[in-house]
Amino acid sequence: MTQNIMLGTIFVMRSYSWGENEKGDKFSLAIIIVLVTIPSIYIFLKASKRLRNRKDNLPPGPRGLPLVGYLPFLGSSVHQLFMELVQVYGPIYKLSIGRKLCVIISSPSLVKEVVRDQDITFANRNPTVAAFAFSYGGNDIAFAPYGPTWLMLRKIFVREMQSGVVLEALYTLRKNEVSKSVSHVYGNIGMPINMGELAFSTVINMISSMFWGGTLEGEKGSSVAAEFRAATFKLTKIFGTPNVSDFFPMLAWFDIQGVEREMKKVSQWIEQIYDFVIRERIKMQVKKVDGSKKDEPKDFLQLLLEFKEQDTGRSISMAQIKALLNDIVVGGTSTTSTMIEWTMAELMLHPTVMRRDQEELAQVIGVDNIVEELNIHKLSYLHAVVKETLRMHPAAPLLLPRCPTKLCTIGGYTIPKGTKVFLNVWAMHRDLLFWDNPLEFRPDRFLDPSNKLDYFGNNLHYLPFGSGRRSCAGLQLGERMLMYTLATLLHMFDWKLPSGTMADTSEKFGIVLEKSTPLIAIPTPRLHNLEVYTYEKK
Ligand code: HEM
Repeated sequence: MTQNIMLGTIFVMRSYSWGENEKGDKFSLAIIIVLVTIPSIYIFLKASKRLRNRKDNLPPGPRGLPLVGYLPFLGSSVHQLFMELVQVYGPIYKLSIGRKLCVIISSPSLVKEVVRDQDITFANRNPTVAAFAFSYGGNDIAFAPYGPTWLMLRKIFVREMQSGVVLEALYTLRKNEVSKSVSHVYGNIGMPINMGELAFSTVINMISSMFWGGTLEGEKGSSVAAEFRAATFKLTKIFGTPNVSDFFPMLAWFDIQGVEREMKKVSQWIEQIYDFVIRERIKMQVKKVDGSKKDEPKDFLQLLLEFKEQDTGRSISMAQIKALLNDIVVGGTSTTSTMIEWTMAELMLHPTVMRRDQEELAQVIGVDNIVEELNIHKLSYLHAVVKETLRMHPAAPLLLPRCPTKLCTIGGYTIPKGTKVFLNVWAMHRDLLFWDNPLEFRPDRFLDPSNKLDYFGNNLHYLPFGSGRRSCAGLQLGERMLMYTLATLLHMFDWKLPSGTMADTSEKFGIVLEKSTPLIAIPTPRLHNLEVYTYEKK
């Protein structure tokens, strides 16, 4: 390298002297200087970077192109590519995406170093531009930096909003929304139904109903719910759009794709809905003081507003309330609804598994009863089916990236501060070391009593909800909504594919791993008592 620079310098000096002798040739001299100096500087920087890498002992990894790194080679199935690279570089490797250094970890023992041994160092995120905008600048749980404020918000979210008592109290609201979906399906008997759309609207309706309960009723309630559904659909789409500003932070200011602008616009739209509902809620509370409204369970909005007024060191701001509501919308809607669609797709492909599920439902629930959430825990086969679906199609195949707050070491390699660290759950869920025939859909593997795999992230080769301090904060609610909706759809209807079509399981990579083609299925009623198909407000 030094040799290169010296040669370059001599060449430049010689060219300069020619320039002195040949009058008026300053222009070509400048060109020669540029031609020699730029490659020399480039070679020097490259070589010193390689030297630094060797000294810093960064993990191995594929070389990318100057400036853009590995970005042009990512393709559309990033999770599959990341698994293929494990075969070449091993369970920990690095690559640059644009200007971002990323490290991909694909073995439970290395994951342990991240989520257990150095959990606090890795308990930070590196929010994307869109995430920063919708979370009111990281005022939420998913993107707030690790610290006392994040801890307080997470405790409120997990312990106060998703305690067994609160979720029980809000069950009627979830039940009403699932019954409305059943009624809708019943109204379309024999017709093709887009299962992803059905799942999305059921879940977002459950969520908005738990947000503000009976604050808005009748026509006003339905029109605000429809607007909220449209706005959250847009929010989740923008959130999942790959954004050049995230890979080239120096370009963020230009917002080339307009993602930040769009996200701010839709966040304002949602904020207006929140403000409207909060005003209605305050009016309602005034009425309640007059004794004119009966007592209702506290919905999420009420619980959060009470924390706002608290004087106990747990007081939260209005921005934090709205950011938490956004977390539920973004974190809870497409994850849960996509998992409903994936499970139904696997069941359509495996009719014997679907039959066994329905037999279990008939036995546990009864052929003329509707599913109640409190009976869900008795459905051990359906639990196994959902666990297997989450193994094969984890909603977040690389979890949400972590970001170390200081230079640290994983597997003996140096991980610089600020690196984006991906935990490659998709690859671990297919690792032959831990799973027999990992590419086969076999729910029975989760029935084996010796196989105590749960959702809490204790078994580091099975992490559909993540692990450690930053594991899914909505697990309690997510699991309830997923199981209850699925159990109801399977118990109340038989499903078949439109003739001439086949269910497939090709995946579309994104912030949530979706099906690449929508699942379309045709329902017929299963229960004898047809009255249970008509929605009645509970
Ligand atoms: C089947 C449904 C769901 C799945 C599969 C799922 C999965 C995940 C995963 C994999 C993570 C990242 C964990 C990590 O980095 O270790 C996560 C984070 C998160 N999830 Fe979920 N989730 C689901 C439902 C929900 C629901 C219903 C909510 C809200 C009520 C929610 C709220 C969150 C939040 C706030 C975080 C960020 C936690 C933090 O950074 O501290 N999720 N989820």
